[in-house]
Amino acid sequence: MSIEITNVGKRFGSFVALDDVSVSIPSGQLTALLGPSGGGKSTLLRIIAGLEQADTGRVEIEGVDATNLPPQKRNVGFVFQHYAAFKHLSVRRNVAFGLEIRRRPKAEIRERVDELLALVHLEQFADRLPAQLSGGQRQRMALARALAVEPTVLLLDEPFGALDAKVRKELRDWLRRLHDEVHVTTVFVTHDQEEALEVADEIVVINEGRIEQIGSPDELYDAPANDFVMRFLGPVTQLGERLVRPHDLVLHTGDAEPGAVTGRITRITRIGFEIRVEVTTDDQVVVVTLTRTRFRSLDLDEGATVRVALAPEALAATVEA
Ligand SMILES: Nc1ncnc2c1ncn2[C@@H]1O[C@H](COP(=O)(O)OP(=O)(O)OP(=O)(O)O)[C@@H](O)[C@H]1O
Repeated sequence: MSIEITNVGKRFGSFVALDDVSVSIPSGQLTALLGPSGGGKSTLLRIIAGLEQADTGRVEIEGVDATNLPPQKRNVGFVFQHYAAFKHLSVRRNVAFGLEIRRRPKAEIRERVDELLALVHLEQFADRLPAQLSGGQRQRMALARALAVEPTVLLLDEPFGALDAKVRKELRDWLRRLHDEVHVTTVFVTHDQEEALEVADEIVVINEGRIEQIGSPDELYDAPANDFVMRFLGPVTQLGERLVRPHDLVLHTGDAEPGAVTGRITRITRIGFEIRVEVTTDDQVVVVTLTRTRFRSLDLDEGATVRVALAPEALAATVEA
């Protein structure tokens, strides 16, 4: 394990930001800290970085007790949402900064910086000033700068949070590919479940200062530990006493099998490639999503009586409502 967090607690006044948090972050992986705003993700990341001191508990990085080490002794690199570059220095000098203050030989610095600029695809921007870069390019520069000193751990706090949706998506793919090349242990904070599901090897779901679940994207999605995780990771609807995913429900007009409920279609909405069907039963409104092809083959209109059942393979992906 690369980072061991054991029984970490943190209060701000009487407010409990982290409540007895323990988590092991594996080496060489991309781990997402995912959760709603105010849940404690950034506080945990800052405690790993040494920018914030835990009130209780222990932080170990690569086998070394880092609990009381200052940030510069932890060998971590970080990137924040609003990255503070040196405005008067070129992209090249910004990336070189950490190496220059470590007084590394000039030739070595040049070689390393060229390598890093290639890695983040900014070779042709080496001599520009940060203000002459786009937001996405600036965040890539920030990553190159953080990687320059070969950190044991790379910490990213909503690194793409301030960018528009399209650039965000591009950078997310790029981060995944970059990580596959460099394999540095990376922890990144996000409140965007899609980002975490797409990019991370492992996700730590944090809410109200506590860990709700730790697992791979598939584990979290296919077997959520509780209704919080289930709701946070994607759309849900209620069928009888269980919370289920709308796309895990099956609609048909045949005989009612055990476990199926009967209702009337009260609304049909097309959302992109999906059809969203609301079925009103005696005591619930159940939402079912299905593909357009499947929907057409059923030939249904509002008012029709249908059965709704859970696809048998989706049982683990439900929780008690
Ligand atoms: N220095 C501080 N002083 C007082 N309260 C703080 C401080 N830092 C954080 N908090 C509080 O601790 C809680 C957790 O904050 P934190 O930034 O860790 O949450 P988060 O999950 O990262 O959310 P966000 O995505 O909004 O940053 C919040 O309620 C926040 O207001």
